[in-house]
Amino acid sequence: MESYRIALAGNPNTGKSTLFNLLTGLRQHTGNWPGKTVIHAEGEFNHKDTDFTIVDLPGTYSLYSNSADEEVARDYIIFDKPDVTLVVLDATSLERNMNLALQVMEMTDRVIVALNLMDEAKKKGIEVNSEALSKKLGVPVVKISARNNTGIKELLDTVHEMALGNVPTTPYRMTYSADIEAKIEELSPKVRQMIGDEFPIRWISLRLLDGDESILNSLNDYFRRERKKGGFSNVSVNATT
Ligand SMILES: Nc1nc2c(ncn2[C@@H]2O[C@H](COP(=O)(O)OP(=O)(O)OP(=O)(O)O)[C@@H](O)[C@H]2O)c(=O)[nH]1
Ligand SMILES: [Mg+2]
Repeated sequence: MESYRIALAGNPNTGKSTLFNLLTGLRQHTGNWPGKTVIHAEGEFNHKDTDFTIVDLPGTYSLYSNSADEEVARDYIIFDKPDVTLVVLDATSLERNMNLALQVMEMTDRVIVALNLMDEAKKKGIEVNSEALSKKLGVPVVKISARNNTGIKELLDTVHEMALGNVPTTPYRMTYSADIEAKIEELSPKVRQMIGDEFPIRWISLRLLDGDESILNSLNDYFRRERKKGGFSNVSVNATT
């Protein structure tokens, strides 16, 4: 059987690679993402007799198109559609970290939030009500310390259940100002008509409204690849670059 695919996303320095190393040990390989000078790290692990492939995405503060790192992380979530995206947050600076979590939740509903560095948070007297946070965000939230190997079993149990499709989520979706919402509503059907329903239409519409041309390029690359494979007939999106 093919293994389930997990992506690790998060701000820089939140412990993604520490978690990645803990889970995969020596079962990992690194290289570059195709066409980019961004490190690609992928590894394997097994939990409950189930195989998982996990990708350690570059740490980013957002998933717009400010850097090759952001493009890589964004494109993996949108086009490779991992079974679960694990957003690793630094529990000692949740407010700053939340921005990325909210962005990922606009792109996919298969999200689990891992609150990492809980040991450090405890030392600093920071308490986090993960149940309340989970309710608010509409996705599972699990407290961990990757460095101390705590909370990892519960995290993997949750990953496993979500990969099997047993964890329904209702990711918190940002509401924008009335005029932006009206524009999204106007644009979304057109975007859907062009690229189909398998992508996060609302999120892509927002990016287009923001003038993000890099997402157009990535869509074109995707459809070009699919055409070569014989999957699509003739979809193309016009990028001006
Ligand atoms: N106290 C504590 N430190 C941790 C924990 N997890 C990771 N760290 C430390 O945090 C630092 C950053 O960890 P990394 O795993 O490199 O973080 P990263 O998210 O991969 O960073 P980028 O690759 O830059 O995005 C390292 O010094 C880790 O040892 C934890 O649970 N508790
Ligand atoms: Mg790292």
